[in-house]
Amino acid sequence: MDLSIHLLARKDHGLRTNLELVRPTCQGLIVLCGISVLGHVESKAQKVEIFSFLLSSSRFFSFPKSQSNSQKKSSNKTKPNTKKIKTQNHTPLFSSNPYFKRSSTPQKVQSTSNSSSLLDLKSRLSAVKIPEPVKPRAGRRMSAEGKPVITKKIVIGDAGYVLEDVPHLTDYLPDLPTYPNPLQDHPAYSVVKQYFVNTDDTVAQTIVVHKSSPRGVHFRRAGPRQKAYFESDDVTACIVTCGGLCPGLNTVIREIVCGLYDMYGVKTILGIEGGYRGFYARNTINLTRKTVSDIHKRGGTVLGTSRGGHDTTKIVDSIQDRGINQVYIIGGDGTQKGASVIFEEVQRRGLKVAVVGVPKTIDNDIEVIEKSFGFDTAVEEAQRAINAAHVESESQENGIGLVKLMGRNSGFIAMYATLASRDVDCCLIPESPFYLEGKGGLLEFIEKRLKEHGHMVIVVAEGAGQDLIAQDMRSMDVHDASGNKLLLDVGLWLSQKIKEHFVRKPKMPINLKYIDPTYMIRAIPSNASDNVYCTLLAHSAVHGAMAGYTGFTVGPVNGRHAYIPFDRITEKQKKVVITDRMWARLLSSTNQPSFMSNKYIEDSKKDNEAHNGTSKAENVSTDASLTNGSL
Ligand SMILES: Nc1ncnc2c1ncn2[C@@H]1O[C@H](COP(=O)(O)OP(=O)(O)OP(=O)(O)O)[C@@H](O)[C@H]1O
Ligand SMILES: O=P(O)(O)OC[C@H]1O[C@](O)(CO)[C@@H](O)[C@@H]1O
Ligand SMILES: [Mg+2]
Repeated sequence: MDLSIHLLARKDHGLRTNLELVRPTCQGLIVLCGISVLGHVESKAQKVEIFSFLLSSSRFFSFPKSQSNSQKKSSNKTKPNTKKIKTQNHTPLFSSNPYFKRSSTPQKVQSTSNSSSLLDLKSRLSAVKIPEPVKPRAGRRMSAEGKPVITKKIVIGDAGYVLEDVPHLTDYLPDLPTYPNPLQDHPAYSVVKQYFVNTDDTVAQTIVVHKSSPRGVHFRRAGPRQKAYFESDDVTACIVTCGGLCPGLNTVIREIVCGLYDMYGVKTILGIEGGYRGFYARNTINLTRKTVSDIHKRGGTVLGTSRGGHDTTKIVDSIQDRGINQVYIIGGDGTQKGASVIFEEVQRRGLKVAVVGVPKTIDNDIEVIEKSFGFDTAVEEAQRAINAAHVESESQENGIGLVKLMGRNSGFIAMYATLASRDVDCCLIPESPFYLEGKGGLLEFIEKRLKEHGHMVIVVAEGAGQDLIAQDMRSMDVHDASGNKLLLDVGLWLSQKIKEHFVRKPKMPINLKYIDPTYMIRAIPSNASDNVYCTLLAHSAVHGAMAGYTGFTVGPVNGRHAYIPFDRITEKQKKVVITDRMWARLLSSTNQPSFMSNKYIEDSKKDNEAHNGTSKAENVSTDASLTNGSL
């Protein structure tokens, strides 16, 4: 037979597979280009067609699984590029098959000219299970202007596999040209084996499973792709920081700038000053490698930040007017909600603009991601305050050191700082209600602990006990410019209550020192481990935008960076699960009572099970996050 077979696949977004029988080659030979693309073929019928074609042939040759052939063909919209295209080592469908060995040069692997080896091959191929095609369920609706608006992209696969995918520019701009990723020629990166992420790689949200567990929810793996949807010279990127401060903000800014510049040669990067309102109320500043070179050594954000001021129309007008086509938005849950509506508006207007969220919260209260930047730094810095409280309390009879830490709705900083320190006698967080008076109350516990040890340290998260304070003080419900409820100072209130209690016990005078290091902790630069984390986060964000993904937040899921749809990040806040093991560890380390009734604990367990979709009998934690204590 006088044929060559050429398989083309484009899997990134909407698979397009062509089976072409193209030019004649040597008599009796089949030149199989990029055998790994078989793994990209979704249609069972096409797979069977390809297999039959191979089996009916007499000889096999393995060619390098070079992108060059498939990319050149599949991307006929790709601008001509004279540069060498780097090979991507896709994991071949038949990686264990000796007939399809990897090789850097065209290489004859094995002749199957006799019938026994042909049969052998046949049996090998028939043993390969062809996966059932995945069924995409992209929620697509039309905008008022008749433009497609992607709502949710969910792909259901075998064995309960679910991919919660993120939007791509081609979802609403299908004819975009592509460009080879400049990283393939980068002296540092081009040597990395399998540097590009396989477009099909996904990251599992749940890693603790048992044999009958469904495979569960997955997110698209972050990282560089072979094809870029932006040409470096055409990129005008902008960066904005919103919400409260957090250690590491400057590191993320720096690494987005350096990542864009160093990896992709992007030179036009604008800083939006003062949060969302800076888009329409301020001039932009130019960010260069030089201007950001040592900002990671400083706390805060060089761009400034703010709460409130999110005006979607004005923001997107500004994006459009300034010719911005990549928007990097760094902020917490409120900021990500704002980024989501900016993305929707960008999409409604049909703009080629990638909208990328970078999650920031010192409180570590963002869902799905295992940890947010600045959290490690905050826990580390909190040790200084706890140490001071311990030294003060130890040096006086009935000394009490009270430390308030941040944590508006989630007590992660307080929990981790307490666990790290081991000097803390009691930790109070918003998720675990407590009461002061009477049997089993906080005041009774303080009295007991002072009698036993002569001193004690209490750590309280700022959001703890807010209901109690509100009842006590009949305070007004006041909100900040973003609509967040302004908290009452639990530290001052608790100090007052403890003092009042012991005034009624003249035989037991106390010495209470209240330390509020909250803003001192928030304003410091990030520590070494957060710096590395911020770098990876920024680079993942840049790779995602350059690859044309949009409308996503980037973050680590089970140790791998992933692109997560905005709605998964914003639908609810991450909380300490008080029925989880980490909180049990804390209770055992401080030896404090839980201050909760059994009924409350049972109700919390039920809520948690209903939320996670697991039953006690299954004993499987669906919470992937280490910070929630699933270890
Ligand atoms: N639902 C929303 N829709 C659009 N914009 C929002 C929304 N919620 C908040 N924002 C905007 O996001 C920005 C930051 O929000 P917010 O002040 O709540 O901080 P955050 O991002 O949650 O960070 P943190 O709470 O960790 O300090 C503000 O400019 C606010 O106007
Ligand atoms: O006083 P600000 O700047 O509004 O921020 C306070 C809040 O910000 C946070 O640090 C979250 O960013 C919370 O812990 C805290 O309640
Ligand atoms: Mg917030």
